[in-house]
Amino acid sequence: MKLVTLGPKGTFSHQASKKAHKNAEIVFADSIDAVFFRLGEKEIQEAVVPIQNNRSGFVEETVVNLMKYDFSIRGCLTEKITHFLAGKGKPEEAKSLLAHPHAFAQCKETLDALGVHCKVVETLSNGHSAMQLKLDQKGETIAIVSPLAAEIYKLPVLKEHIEDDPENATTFLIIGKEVKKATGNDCSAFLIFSDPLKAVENQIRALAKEKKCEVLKLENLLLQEGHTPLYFMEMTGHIFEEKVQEVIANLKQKFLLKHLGSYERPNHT
Ligand SMILES: O=C(O)C(=O)C[C@]1(C(=O)O)C=C[C@@H](O)C=C1
Repeated sequence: MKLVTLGPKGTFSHQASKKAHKNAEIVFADSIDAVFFRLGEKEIQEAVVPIQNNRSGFVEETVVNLMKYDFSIRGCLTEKITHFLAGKGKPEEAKSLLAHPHAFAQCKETLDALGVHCKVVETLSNGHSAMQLKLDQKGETIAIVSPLAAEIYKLPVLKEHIEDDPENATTFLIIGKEVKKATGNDCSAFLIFSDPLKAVENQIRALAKEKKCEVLKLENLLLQEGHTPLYFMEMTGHIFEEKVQEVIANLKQKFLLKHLGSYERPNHT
């Protein structure tokens, strides 16, 4: 089986992919957009993408692509995320910092305390940050990298565990082309297009409860300008179950929604 994820080698997505499918052949794409695009290829069966970090929030690129494509979420896994600061010399004397925007948001306070106030150069992934640091000849650049990337690219580590929150964790989605079979302990995910309003949330919860479904997650997403405001919802039950179909029918009378997949309920919910 062939799986596509965010590359190059050494990203957290790479790490999560190895956990998701021990024996899969992993291929790498340069961006999350490219991961979704490549999942359209016949010989690739699944993709692994980050969806949400407990500190830096939803990964917008993933949500926008879930909206755009008709793929199906087949599972999810949550990984503890720890970041390393790599490079040569003193962190406070560096001229630039290579960082993925989510990684930067997760380490901001620690970097501040370390005296790192230089220019931030945004990269497409932690793997890209590691690779670009490897090419730096002058030794004036530092980078936030994953422990796996530090090992693969043999980078000098200036400081380990620079994430602000020791409980830092990211949830990754396993995405495929067809709806997964029911296991008997499933949940279903949806995007519900609506303004973020308490009344809307109460309405969604009430419609689910009416059919004995439990809302596991209901979070509004503030995407960049130009996008309709929306909710990410996770609810107990599989799309093939009648009660779920009934909730969907009732929700559809009030909202525009998109079913994203039905999969085994994660342990933490
Ligand atoms: O850059 C990586 O290593 C990724 O897999 C991406 C990503 C993300 O987009 O959230 C994954 C986990 C961490 O939260 C930081 C970065």
